[in-house]
Amino acid sequence: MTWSNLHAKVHITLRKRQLLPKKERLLVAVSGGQDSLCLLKLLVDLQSKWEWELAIAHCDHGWPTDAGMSDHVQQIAQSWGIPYYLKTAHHLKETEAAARKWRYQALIEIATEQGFSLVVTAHTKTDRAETFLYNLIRGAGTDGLSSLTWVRSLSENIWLVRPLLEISRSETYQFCQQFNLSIWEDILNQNLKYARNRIRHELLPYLQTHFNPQVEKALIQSAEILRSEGEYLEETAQQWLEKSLSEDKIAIHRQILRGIPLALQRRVMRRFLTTVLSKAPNFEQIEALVNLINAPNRSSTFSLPGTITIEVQGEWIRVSHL
Ligand SMILES: Nc1ncnc2c1ncn2[C@@H]1O[C@H](COP(=O)(O)OP(=O)(O)OP(=O)(O)O)[C@@H](O)[C@H]1O
Repeated sequence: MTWSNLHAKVHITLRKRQLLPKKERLLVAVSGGQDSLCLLKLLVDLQSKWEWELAIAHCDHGWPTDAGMSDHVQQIAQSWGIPYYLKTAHHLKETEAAARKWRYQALIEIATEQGFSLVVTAHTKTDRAETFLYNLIRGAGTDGLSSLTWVRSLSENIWLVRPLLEISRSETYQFCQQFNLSIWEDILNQNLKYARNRIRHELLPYLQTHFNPQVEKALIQSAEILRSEGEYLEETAQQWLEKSLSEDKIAIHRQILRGIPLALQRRVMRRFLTTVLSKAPNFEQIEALVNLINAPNRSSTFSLPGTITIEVQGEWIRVSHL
């Protein structure tokens, strides 16, 4: 086997960050594009050192534009002797958001059915910069901007691991050329109807040319700073939430939160609302709750989806279900 710089780089990252433990069973998410083929080849080549058991998961959106893609990945799996698991969508809406949501669900299903606790994707450093811009435009806070971390949970006992976050897309392309990997050219990646593609093909090159040739590096640096600050704020917010929460966990004490900075008030309220709504609240809902911290007694009430009402009762902000 030829050992390249990328093999060494990824091997060191895996060792330093302990991302994929020895002898683990890994479900590799392979779309057939340059990034995931590069990831697959790297893991196959490093397998003897780490003694992993590898399998491939592929998600077929069932769109006409995807025709042939799953067969291509299956052929690679066959010729490399790797187990292959496929999920195919039926009547999936042709939008980025629908595809993304369905894909993660499909990956969780394959992992659950086949007993994998680690799913590995080929997100790169370039994806990280693109995600930063994408989320910035959509009004994300610190957490959204610092997303695409090395590991995140997909479900209670399934983890998503991204070992290529220090590798750029041009490096994965060169690697595929060097090892003659047959990349599936996804025509959807060229379609400028999708915001992600406009960021990749238009916005980032524009920023590189007109603002900062190192813009990718700069965005990743910001994401990294925000990630560590976000972690600190989240931990602190959790402590304030625990201090201010009633025993039955449906009310929060206003006085305790009055003296803390707005950044923390927002995070405490976001955490509180997440448990009440069983999903992430939006910015307006969080702000409405923050405003109740200083509202006069009994002056304020507001309703949330699912017949939930939140009102001020003396020093408490209380949730009630109608
Ligand atoms: N059709 C697919 N089948 C299996 N795995 C896929 C498929 N599409 C993407 N992946 C995996 O997900 C990784 C990220 O791909 P992509 O950036 O297109 O997905 P995304 O879901 O939009 O990512 P993000 O989580 O950043 O929004 C790929 O490198 C690959 O590992």
